[in-house]
Amino acid sequence: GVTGMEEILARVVAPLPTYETRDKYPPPPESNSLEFMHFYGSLDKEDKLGFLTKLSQDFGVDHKGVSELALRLLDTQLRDLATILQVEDRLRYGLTPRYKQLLNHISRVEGGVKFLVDLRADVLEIISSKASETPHIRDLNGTLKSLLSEWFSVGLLRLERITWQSPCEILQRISQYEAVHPIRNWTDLKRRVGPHRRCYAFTHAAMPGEPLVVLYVALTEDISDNIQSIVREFATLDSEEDVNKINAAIFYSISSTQAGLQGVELGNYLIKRVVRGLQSEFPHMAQFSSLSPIPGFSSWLQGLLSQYKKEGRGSDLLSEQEWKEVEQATGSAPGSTAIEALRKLIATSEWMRSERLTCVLEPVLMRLCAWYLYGEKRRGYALNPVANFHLQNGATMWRLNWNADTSPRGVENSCGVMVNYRYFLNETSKNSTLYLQNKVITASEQVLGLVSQFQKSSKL
Ligand SMILES: CC(C)(COP(=O)(O)OP(=O)(O)O)[C@@H](O)C(=O)NCCC(N)=O
Repeated sequence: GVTGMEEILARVVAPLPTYETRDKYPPPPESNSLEFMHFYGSLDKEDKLGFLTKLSQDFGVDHKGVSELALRLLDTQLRDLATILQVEDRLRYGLTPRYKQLLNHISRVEGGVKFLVDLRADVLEIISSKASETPHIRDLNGTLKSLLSEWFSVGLLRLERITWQSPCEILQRISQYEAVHPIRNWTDLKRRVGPHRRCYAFTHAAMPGEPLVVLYVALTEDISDNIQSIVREFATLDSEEDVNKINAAIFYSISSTQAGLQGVELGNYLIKRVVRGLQSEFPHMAQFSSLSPIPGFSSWLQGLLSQYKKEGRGSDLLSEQEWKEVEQATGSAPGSTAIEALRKLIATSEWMRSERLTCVLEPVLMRLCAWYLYGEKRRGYALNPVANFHLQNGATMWRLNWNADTSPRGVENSCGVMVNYRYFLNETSKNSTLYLQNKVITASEQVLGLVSQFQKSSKL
Protein backbone atom coordinates (compact mmCIF):
# COMPACT_ATOMS: atom_id res chain seq x y z
CA GLY A 1 0.00 0.00 0.00
CA VAL A 2 0.88 3.68 -0.16
CA THR A 3 2.18 3.96 3.39
CA GLY A 4 4.32 0.88 2.72
CA MET A 5 5.82 2.65 -0.32
CA GLU A 6 6.54 5.88 1.56
CA GLU A 7 8.00 3.96 4.47
CA ILE A 8 10.27 1.90 2.24
CA LEU A 9 11.41 4.91 0.20
CA ALA A 10 12.13 7.04 3.25
CA ARG A 11 14.24 4.22 4.62
CA VAL A 12 16.21 3.08 1.58
CA VAL A 13 16.64 6.32 -0.37
CA ALA A 14 19.33 7.86 1.81
CA PRO A 15 19.32 11.67 1.95
CA LEU A 16 22.00 13.32 -0.16
CA PRO A 17 25.05 14.01 2.05
CA THR A 18 25.85 17.71 2.56
CA TYR A 19 28.25 19.24 0.05
CA GLU A 20 31.02 19.23 2.65
CA THR A 21 30.64 15.54 3.56
CA ARG A 22 29.75 14.32 0.04
CA ASP A 23 32.99 12.33 -0.41
CA LYS A 24 33.40 11.18 3.17
CA TYR A 25 29.93 9.72 3.64
CA PRO A 26 30.00 5.92 4.19
CA PRO A 27 27.83 4.20 1.53
CA PRO A 28 24.46 3.02 2.85
CA PRO A 29 24.20 -0.72 3.59
CA GLU A 30 23.79 -2.99 0.55
CA SER A 31 20.59 -4.19 2.19
CA ASN A 32 18.97 -0.90 1.19
CA SER A 33 19.54 -1.68 -2.50
CA LEU A 34 18.46 -5.29 -2.13
CA GLU A 35 15.31 -4.29 -0.27
CA PHE A 36 14.45 -1.71 -2.92
CA MET A 37 14.94 -4.23 -5.73
CA HIS A 38 12.96 -6.90 -3.92
CA PHE A 39 10.11 -4.56 -3.04
CA TYR A 40 9.92 -3.13 -6.57
CA GLY A 41 9.96 -6.63 -8.07
CA SER A 42 6.95 -7.57 -5.97
CA LEU A 43 4.79 -4.69 -7.26
CA ASP A 44 2.29 -5.04 -10.08
CA LYS A 45 2.27 -2.62 -13.01
CA GLU A 46 -0.21 -0.25 -11.34
CA ASP A 47 1.78 0.00 -8.13
CA LYS A 48 5.06 0.37 -10.04
CA LEU A 49 3.66 3.53 -11.63
CA GLY A 50 2.72 4.91 -8.21
CA PHE A 51 6.03 3.91 -6.71
CA LEU A 52 8.14 5.46 -9.48
CA THR A 53 6.04 8.63 -9.41
CA LYS A 54 6.64 8.93 -5.67
CA LEU A 55 10.35 8.14 -6.03
CA SER A 56 10.84 10.74 -8.77
CA GLN A 57 8.71 13.43 -7.12
CA ASP A 58 9.66 13.16 -3.45
CA PHE A 59 13.21 11.89 -3.72
CA GLY A 60 14.54 13.88 -6.65
CA VAL A 61 16.21 17.29 -6.82
CA ASP A 62 15.82 19.75 -3.91
CA HIS A 63 14.36 22.54 -6.06
CA LYS A 64 14.32 25.07 -3.26
CA GLY A 65 17.98 24.46 -2.45
CA VAL A 66 18.87 24.75 -6.13
CA SER A 67 17.17 28.11 -6.57
CA GLU A 68 18.98 29.45 -3.48
CA LEU A 69 22.31 28.29 -4.92
CA ALA A 70 21.42 29.82 -8.28
CA LEU A 71 20.79 33.15 -6.59
CA ARG A 72 24.06 32.81 -4.73
CA LEU A 73 25.87 32.17 -8.01
CA LEU A 74 24.37 35.34 -9.44
CA ASP A 75 25.60 37.26 -6.38
CA THR A 76 29.15 36.02 -6.85
CA GLN A 77 29.40 37.05 -10.50
CA LEU A 78 31.67 39.96 -9.60
CA ARG A 79 33.81 37.83 -7.27
CA ASP A 80 37.10 36.10 -8.12
CA LEU A 81 36.97 33.05 -10.37
CA ALA A 82 37.83 30.59 -7.60
CA THR A 83 34.75 31.63 -5.65
CA ILE A 84 32.57 31.43 -8.74
CA LEU A 85 33.83 27.89 -9.56
CA GLN A 86 33.22 26.90 -5.96
CA VAL A 87 29.61 28.05 -6.02
CA GLU A 88 29.11 26.46 -9.44
CA ASP A 89 30.28 23.15 -8.03
CA ARG A 90 27.82 23.49 -5.15
CA LEU A 91 25.07 24.18 -7.65
CA ARG A 92 26.15 21.18 -9.75
CA TYR A 93 26.01 18.96 -6.66
CA GLY A 94 22.69 20.50 -5.60
CA LEU A 95 21.19 19.43 -8.95
CA THR A 96 21.86 15.76 -8.15
CA PRO A 97 18.55 13.95 -7.60
CA ARG A 98 18.50 12.25 -4.19
CA TYR A 99 17.61 8.89 -5.82
CA LYS A 100 20.71 9.00 -8.07
CA GLN A 101 22.87 7.69 -5.22
CA LEU A 102 20.55 4.76 -4.70
CA LEU A 103 20.74 3.94 -8.45
CA ASN A 104 24.53 4.01 -8.22
CA HIS A 105 24.51 1.70 -5.21
CA ILE A 106 22.07 -0.70 -6.89
CA SER A 107 24.43 -0.95 -9.87
CA ARG A 108 27.03 -2.44 -7.56
CA VAL A 109 25.00 -5.36 -6.29
CA GLU A 110 24.60 -8.69 -8.10
CA GLY A 111 22.06 -8.28 -10.91
CA GLY A 112 21.72 -4.59 -10.12
CA VAL A 113 22.61 -3.33 -13.62
CA LYS A 114 20.07 -5.64 -15.24
CA PHE A 115 17.52 -4.46 -12.66
CA LEU A 116 18.16 -0.82 -13.67
CA VAL A 117 17.93 -1.65 -17.39
CA ASP A 118 14.53 -3.21 -16.77
CA LEU A 119 13.54 -0.32 -14.49
CA ARG A 120 14.21 2.12 -17.33
CA ALA A 121 12.15 -0.08 -19.65
CA ASP A 122 9.25 0.39 -17.21
CA VAL A 123 9.87 4.15 -17.09
CA LEU A 124 9.93 4.35 -20.91
CA GLU A 125 6.66 2.44 -21.04
CA ILE A 126 5.07 4.84 -18.56
CA ILE A 127 6.22 7.78 -20.68
CA SER A 128 5.14 6.31 -24.02
CA SER A 129 1.78 5.13 -22.68
CA LYS A 130 1.28 8.62 -21.18
CA ALA A 131 0.19 6.82 -17.99
CA SER A 132 1.76 9.63 -16.05
CA GLU A 133 2.25 13.22 -17.13
CA THR A 134 4.58 14.26 -14.28
CA PRO A 135 7.82 15.83 -15.57
CA HIS A 136 9.61 14.10 -12.71
CA ILE A 137 9.27 10.75 -14.49
CA ARG A 138 11.12 12.27 -17.47
CA ASP A 139 13.83 13.43 -15.06
CA LEU A 140 14.13 9.91 -13.70
CA ASN A 141 14.43 8.60 -17.26
CA GLY A 142 17.13 11.17 -18.02
CA THR A 143 19.13 10.18 -14.94
CA LEU A 144 18.79 6.46 -15.74
CA LYS A 145 19.75 7.01 -19.39
CA SER A 146 22.87 8.98 -18.51
CA LEU A 147 23.99 6.33 -15.97
CA LEU A 148 23.31 3.48 -18.42
CA SER A 149 25.10 5.33 -21.26
CA GLU A 150 28.21 5.48 -19.06
CA TRP A 151 28.03 1.84 -18.00
CA PHE A 152 27.29 0.59 -21.53
CA SER A 153 29.82 2.74 -23.37
CA VAL A 154 31.60 0.88 -26.16
CA GLY A 155 34.83 0.47 -24.21
CA LEU A 156 33.02 -1.62 -21.59
CA LEU A 157 31.17 -3.83 -24.07
CA ARG A 158 32.45 -7.11 -25.41
CA LEU A 159 32.04 -8.03 -29.09
CA GLU A 160 31.12 -11.70 -29.39
CA ARG A 161 30.99 -13.61 -32.64
CA ILE A 162 28.24 -16.22 -32.46
CA THR A 163 28.91 -19.47 -34.31
CA TRP A 164 27.47 -22.97 -34.37
CA GLN A 165 29.99 -23.74 -31.61
CA SER A 166 28.57 -21.06 -29.30
CA PRO A 167 26.73 -22.26 -26.17
CA CYS A 168 23.19 -23.46 -26.83
CA GLU A 169 21.93 -20.87 -24.35
CA ILE A 170 23.25 -18.03 -26.52
CA LEU A 171 22.06 -19.63 -29.80
CA GLN A 172 18.63 -20.15 -28.29
CA ARG A 173 18.53 -16.54 -27.06
CA ILE A 174 19.53 -14.95 -30.38
CA SER A 175 16.99 -17.06 -32.29
CA GLN A 176 14.34 -15.91 -29.79
CA TYR A 177 15.30 -12.25 -30.14
CA GLU A 178 15.50 -12.23 -33.95
CA ALA A 179 12.70 -9.81 -34.85
CA VAL A 180 13.33 -8.88 -38.47
CA HIS A 181 13.41 -12.24 -40.29
CA PRO A 182 12.19 -14.83 -37.74
CA ILE A 183 14.32 -17.94 -37.54
CA ARG A 184 12.22 -20.95 -38.49
CA ASN A 185 14.26 -23.87 -37.10
CA TRP A 186 17.71 -25.19 -36.22
CA THR A 187 18.63 -25.62 -39.90
CA ASP A 188 17.79 -21.99 -40.53
CA LEU A 189 19.78 -20.88 -37.47
CA LYS A 190 22.75 -23.02 -38.49
CA ARG A 191 22.71 -21.38 -41.91
CA ARG A 192 22.73 -17.87 -40.43
CA VAL A 193 25.90 -18.52 -38.46
CA GLY A 194 27.51 -20.75 -41.11
CA PRO A 195 29.77 -20.09 -44.13
CA HIS A 196 29.42 -16.68 -45.82
CA ARG A 197 27.54 -15.51 -42.76
CA ARG A 198 28.52 -13.72 -39.56
CA CYS A 199 26.54 -13.11 -36.39
CA TYR A 200 27.80 -10.70 -33.76
CA ALA A 201 26.49 -9.48 -30.42
CA PHE A 202 27.57 -6.98 -27.81
CA THR A 203 27.62 -8.38 -24.28
CA HIS A 204 28.39 -6.74 -20.91
CA ALA A 205 30.14 -8.31 -17.91
CA ALA A 206 27.30 -7.13 -15.63
CA MET A 207 24.76 -9.09 -17.70
CA PRO A 208 26.51 -12.38 -18.53
CA GLY A 209 25.02 -14.53 -21.31
CA GLU A 210 22.70 -11.71 -22.39
CA PRO A 211 23.28 -10.47 -25.97
CA LEU A 212 22.41 -6.75 -25.81
CA VAL A 213 22.15 -6.17 -29.56
CA VAL A 214 22.51 -8.76 -32.35
CA LEU A 215 23.70 -8.14 -35.91
CA TYR A 216 23.42 -10.66 -38.75
CA VAL A 217 25.73 -10.25 -41.76
CA ALA A 218 25.90 -11.98 -45.15
CA LEU A 219 29.27 -12.03 -46.98
CA THR A 220 28.51 -11.75 -50.68
CA GLU A 221 30.08 -10.97 -54.07
CA ASP A 222 28.17 -7.70 -54.40
CA ILE A 223 25.42 -5.83 -52.58
CA SER A 224 22.32 -8.06 -52.25
CA ASP A 225 19.09 -6.84 -53.81
CA ASN A 226 16.80 -9.47 -52.22
CA ILE A 227 16.44 -11.22 -48.88
CA GLN A 228 15.40 -14.64 -50.19
CA SER A 229 18.93 -15.27 -51.45
CA ILE A 230 20.17 -14.65 -47.91
CA VAL A 231 17.63 -16.40 -45.69
CA ARG A 232 16.28 -18.99 -48.11
CA GLU A 233 15.79 -22.35 -46.47
CA PHE A 234 18.25 -24.62 -48.19
CA ALA A 235 21.42 -23.60 -49.92
CA THR A 236 24.86 -25.01 -50.46
CA LEU A 237 26.87 -24.58 -47.28
CA ASP A 238 29.88 -23.87 -49.42
CA SER A 239 33.12 -22.99 -47.67
CA GLU A 240 34.64 -19.51 -47.64
CA GLU A 241 37.82 -20.52 -49.48
CA ASP A 242 37.00 -18.58 -52.63
CA VAL A 243 37.84 -15.19 -51.11
CA ASN A 244 37.33 -13.16 -54.26
CA LYS A 245 33.67 -14.09 -54.01
CA ILE A 246 33.56 -12.09 -50.79
CA ASN A 247 33.55 -8.38 -51.60
CA ALA A 248 30.56 -7.11 -49.68
CA ALA A 249 29.10 -7.30 -46.17
CA ILE A 250 25.31 -7.13 -46.03
CA PHE A 251 23.67 -6.29 -42.69
CA TYR A 252 20.30 -7.95 -43.10
CA SER A 253 19.05 -7.90 -39.53
CA ILE A 254 19.80 -6.01 -36.37
CA SER A 255 17.86 -6.08 -33.15
CA SER A 256 18.43 -4.65 -29.72
CA THR A 257 17.21 -6.95 -26.97
CA GLN A 258 16.95 -4.59 -23.99
CA ALA A 259 14.12 -2.06 -24.15
CA GLY A 260 15.74 -0.21 -21.26
CA LEU A 261 18.80 0.56 -23.40
CA GLN A 262 16.83 2.43 -26.04
CA GLY A 263 18.66 5.61 -26.98
CA VAL A 264 22.04 4.24 -25.91
CA GLU A 265 22.81 3.70 -29.62
CA LEU A 266 24.25 0.19 -29.26
CA GLY A 267 23.20 -0.83 -32.78
CA ASN A 268 25.13 2.01 -34.34
CA TYR A 269 28.29 1.14 -32.42
CA LEU A 270 27.91 -2.56 -33.21
CA ILE A 271 27.72 -1.94 -36.97
CA LYS A 272 30.81 0.29 -36.91
CA ARG A 273 32.70 -2.22 -34.73
CA VAL A 274 31.78 -5.16 -37.00
CA VAL A 275 32.83 -3.20 -40.10
CA ARG A 276 36.27 -2.68 -38.58
CA GLY A 277 36.53 -6.39 -37.75
CA LEU A 278 35.52 -7.45 -41.27
CA GLN A 279 37.97 -5.01 -42.84
CA SER A 280 40.84 -6.67 -41.01
CA GLU A 281 39.55 -10.16 -41.88
CA PHE A 282 38.91 -9.22 -45.57
CA PRO A 283 41.27 -6.33 -46.41
CA HIS A 284 39.90 -6.01 -49.97
CA MET A 285 36.26 -5.75 -48.82
CA ALA A 286 34.96 -2.34 -49.86
CA GLN A 287 31.18 -2.60 -49.87
CA PHE A 288 29.21 -2.34 -46.64
CA SER A 289 25.47 -2.05 -46.84
CA SER A 290 22.25 -2.97 -45.10
CA LEU A 291 19.41 -4.80 -46.83
CA SER A 292 16.54 -3.29 -44.85
CA PRO A 293 12.80 -3.86 -44.65
CA ILE A 294 10.45 -0.89 -45.10
CA PRO A 295 7.89 -1.48 -42.33
CA GLY A 296 4.88 0.77 -42.65
CA PHE A 297 5.07 1.56 -46.36
CA SER A 298 1.91 -0.38 -47.31
CA SER A 299 -0.20 1.12 -44.53
CA TRP A 300 1.14 4.62 -45.30
CA LEU A 301 0.20 4.09 -48.98
CA GLN A 302 -3.31 2.95 -48.13
CA GLY A 303 -3.76 6.06 -46.01
CA LEU A 304 -2.52 8.20 -48.88
CA LEU A 305 -4.90 6.57 -51.35
CA SER A 306 -7.86 7.13 -49.01
CA GLN A 307 -6.87 10.76 -48.56
CA TYR A 308 -6.46 11.38 -52.33
CA LYS A 309 -9.76 9.62 -52.96
CA LYS A 310 -11.51 11.97 -50.52
CA GLU A 311 -9.91 14.98 -52.18
CA GLY A 312 -10.56 13.58 -55.66
CA ARG A 313 -6.90 13.93 -56.51
CA GLY A 314 -6.24 10.49 -57.97
CA SER A 315 -4.59 12.03 -61.02
CA ASP A 316 -1.89 13.40 -58.73
CA LEU A 317 -0.71 9.87 -57.94
CA LEU A 318 -0.96 7.95 -61.20
CA SER A 319 -0.82 9.09 -64.79
CA GLU A 320 -3.78 8.80 -67.17
CA GLN A 321 -2.22 5.72 -68.72
CA GLU A 322 -1.51 4.08 -65.35
CA TRP A 323 -5.09 4.65 -64.16
CA LYS A 324 -6.40 3.23 -67.43
CA GLU A 325 -4.40 0.06 -66.86
CA VAL A 326 -5.67 -0.20 -63.27
CA GLU A 327 -9.28 0.34 -64.38
CA GLN A 328 -8.94 -2.31 -67.07
CA ALA A 329 -7.26 -4.82 -64.79
CA THR A 330 -9.81 -4.30 -62.00
CA GLY A 331 -12.86 -3.55 -64.12
CA SER A 332 -13.44 -0.39 -62.09
CA ALA A 333 -14.84 2.92 -63.29
CA PRO A 334 -12.44 5.88 -63.43
CA GLY A 335 -12.14 8.13 -60.37
CA SER A 336 -12.77 7.17 -56.79
CA THR A 337 -13.80 3.57 -57.54
CA ALA A 338 -10.46 3.03 -59.27
CA ILE A 339 -8.60 4.50 -56.31
CA GLU A 340 -10.63 2.26 -53.97
CA ALA A 341 -9.87 -0.74 -56.19
CA LEU A 342 -6.15 0.06 -56.08
CA ARG A 343 -6.28 0.53 -52.33
CA LYS A 344 -7.92 -2.87 -51.94
CA LEU A 345 -5.40 -4.52 -54.29
CA ILE A 346 -2.56 -3.25 -52.11
CA ALA A 347 -4.29 -4.17 -48.85
CA THR A 348 -4.78 -7.75 -50.01
CA SER A 349 -1.56 -8.01 -52.04
CA GLU A 350 -3.84 -9.22 -54.86
CA TRP A 351 -1.85 -7.17 -57.39
CA MET A 352 1.13 -9.54 -57.02
CA ARG A 353 -0.84 -12.36 -58.65
CA SER A 354 -1.43 -10.51 -61.90
CA GLU A 355 1.49 -10.18 -64.29
CA ARG A 356 0.00 -7.13 -65.95
CA LEU A 357 -0.79 -5.28 -62.74
CA THR A 358 2.67 -6.03 -61.42
CA CYS A 359 4.39 -4.43 -64.39
CA VAL A 360 1.99 -1.47 -64.33
CA LEU A 361 2.48 -0.92 -60.63
CA GLU A 362 6.25 -1.39 -60.43
CA PRO A 363 7.16 2.21 -61.43
CA VAL A 364 4.23 3.54 -59.40
CA LEU A 365 5.10 1.69 -56.18
CA MET A 366 8.81 2.36 -56.55
CA ARG A 367 8.38 6.11 -56.80
CA LEU A 368 5.78 6.13 -53.99
CA CYS A 369 8.14 4.09 -51.81
CA ALA A 370 11.04 6.43 -52.59
CA TRP A 371 8.89 9.36 -51.52
CA TYR A 372 7.75 7.51 -48.36
CA LEU A 373 11.37 6.95 -47.31
CA TYR A 374 12.86 10.25 -48.49
CA GLY A 375 9.99 12.74 -48.32
CA GLU A 376 7.80 11.69 -45.40
CA LYS A 377 9.09 13.20 -42.17
CA ARG A 378 8.37 13.28 -38.47
CA ARG A 379 9.76 16.34 -36.71
CA GLY A 380 12.02 16.81 -39.73
CA TYR A 381 13.57 13.33 -39.60
CA ALA A 382 12.67 10.31 -41.74
CA LEU A 383 9.24 8.98 -40.76
CA ASN A 384 10.33 5.38 -41.33
CA PRO A 385 12.18 4.21 -38.17
CA VAL A 386 14.64 1.93 -39.98
CA ALA A 387 15.57 4.75 -42.40
CA ASN A 388 15.98 7.09 -39.43
CA PHE A 389 18.28 4.60 -37.68
CA HIS A 390 20.64 4.10 -40.63
CA LEU A 391 20.61 7.78 -41.62
CA GLN A 392 21.55 8.73 -38.05
CA ASN A 393 24.51 6.36 -38.45
CA GLY A 394 25.54 8.26 -41.58
CA ALA A 395 24.50 5.68 -44.16
CA THR A 396 23.41 6.71 -47.69
CA MET A 397 19.89 5.84 -48.89
CA TRP A 398 21.43 3.94 -51.76
CA ARG A 399 19.08 1.62 -53.68
CA LEU A 400 15.43 0.61 -53.72
CA ASN A 401 14.95 -3.00 -54.77
CA TRP A 402 11.80 -4.33 -56.45
CA ASN A 403 10.69 -7.88 -55.65
CA ALA A 404 13.26 -7.93 -52.85
CA ASP A 405 11.14 -9.67 -50.23
CA THR A 406 8.50 -11.94 -51.75
CA SER A 407 7.54 -13.47 -48.38
CA PRO A 408 3.93 -12.81 -47.30
CA ARG A 409 5.18 -10.40 -44.61
CA GLY A 410 7.40 -8.59 -47.08
CA VAL A 411 4.59 -8.14 -49.62
CA GLU A 412 2.06 -7.18 -46.95
CA ASN A 413 4.31 -4.66 -45.14
CA SER A 414 6.09 -3.03 -48.02
CA CYS A 415 4.80 -4.40 -51.35
CA GLY A 416 7.94 -6.56 -51.52
CA VAL A 417 10.28 -3.58 -51.78
CA MET A 418 13.51 -3.41 -49.73
CA VAL A 419 16.20 -0.75 -49.50
CA ASN A 420 19.99 -0.75 -49.19
CA TYR A 421 21.39 1.82 -46.75
CA ARG A 422 25.01 1.88 -47.79
CA TYR A 423 27.89 2.76 -45.46
CA PHE A 424 30.54 4.72 -47.38
CA LEU A 425 33.06 4.59 -44.54
CA ASN A 426 34.79 7.91 -45.13
CA GLU A 427 31.45 9.71 -45.45
CA THR A 428 29.41 8.34 -42.53
CA SER A 429 30.42 10.97 -39.96
CA LYS A 430 29.79 13.84 -42.41
CA ASN A 431 26.45 12.34 -43.49
CA SER A 432 25.42 11.71 -39.89
CA THR A 433 26.11 15.33 -38.90
CA LEU A 434 24.28 16.60 -42.01
CA TYR A 435 21.28 14.48 -41.12
CA LEU A 436 21.16 15.10 -37.38
CA GLN A 437 21.87 18.83 -37.54
CA ASN A 438 20.41 19.92 -40.90
CA LYS A 439 17.94 17.06 -41.46
CA VAL A 440 19.47 16.45 -44.87
CA ILE A 441 19.15 12.91 -46.23
CA THR A 442 22.10 11.67 -48.32
CA ALA A 443 20.65 9.63 -51.19
CA SER A 444 21.87 8.05 -54.43
CA GLU A 445 20.99 9.08 -57.98
CA GLN A 446 18.59 6.12 -58.21
CA VAL A 447 16.65 7.25 -55.14
CA LEU A 448 16.67 10.93 -56.09
CA GLY A 449 15.47 9.99 -59.58
CA LEU A 450 12.52 8.07 -58.17
CA VAL A 451 11.71 10.95 -55.82
CA SER A 452 11.66 13.46 -58.67
CA GLN A 453 9.41 11.11 -60.68
CA PHE A 454 6.99 11.15 -57.73
CA GLN A 455 7.16 14.94 -57.44
CA LYS A 456 6.54 15.38 -61.19
CA SER A 457 3.55 13.05 -61.22
CA SER A 458 2.02 14.48 -58.07
CA LYS A 459 2.94 18.08 -58.89
CA LEU A 460 4.26 18.34 -55.30
C1 LIG B 1 17.25 -0.84 -34.99
C2 LIG B 1 17.72 -0.95 -33.55
C3 LIG B 1 18.60 -2.16 -33.34
C4 LIG B 1 18.51 0.31 -33.18
O1 LIG B 1 18.96 0.17 -31.85
P1 LIG B 1 20.04 1.21 -31.25
O2 LIG B 1 21.18 1.46 -32.16
O3 LIG B 1 20.35 0.76 -29.86
O4 LIG B 1 19.26 2.57 -31.27
P2 LIG B 1 18.51 3.16 -30.05
O5 LIG B 1 17.53 2.11 -29.63
O6 LIG B 1 19.56 3.43 -29.01
O7 LIG B 1 17.86 4.40 -30.57
C5 LIG B 1 16.49 -1.01 -32.61
O8 LIG B 1 15.75 0.14 -32.78
C6 LIG B 1 15.65 -2.26 -32.88
O9 LIG B 1 15.93 -3.32 -32.35
N1 LIG B 1 14.56 -2.09 -33.71
C7 LIG B 1 13.61 -3.16 -33.97
C8 LIG B 1 14.18 -4.13 -34.99
C9 LIG B 1 14.63 -3.40 -36.25
N2 LIG B 1 15.78 -3.76 -36.78
O10 LIG B 1 13.96 -2.48 -36.69
